[in-house]
Amino acid sequence: MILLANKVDLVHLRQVFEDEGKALASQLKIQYIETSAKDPPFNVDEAFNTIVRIVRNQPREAAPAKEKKRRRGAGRKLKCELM
Ligand SMILES: Nc1nc2c(ncn2[C@@H]2O[C@H](COP(=O)(O)OP(=O)(O)OP(=O)(O)O)[C@@H](O)[C@H]2O)c(=O)[nH]1
Repeated sequence: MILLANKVDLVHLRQVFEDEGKALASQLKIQYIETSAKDPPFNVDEAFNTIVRIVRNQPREAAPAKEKKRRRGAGRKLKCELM
């Protein structure tokens, strides 16, 4: 998870200061990124790269025990059918 503040080019409409965003992100132990999707974009690539990095660093979910059992069972069944 990241905290992403978009539309930072709209400076006059800003309602949350950068320090407030950073403080919340720090409290949540997540990264904070400010972006603007308006041309020229600001930090958009960096935001996507960060998200991809976070997803790729997620530990793989262990297969549920039931699923493992079924797969092992399926293998044995196949062996029996061949005989
Ligand atoms: N100035 C500016 N406009 C943006 C930015 N990102 C999106 N917009 C504009 O905001 C409008 C809504 O954008 P959407 O991508 O549809 O976002 P949404 O979540 O559906 O709507 P919002 O509640 O406005 O964010 C569009 O007109 C976009 O062009 C930005 O970083 N800066």
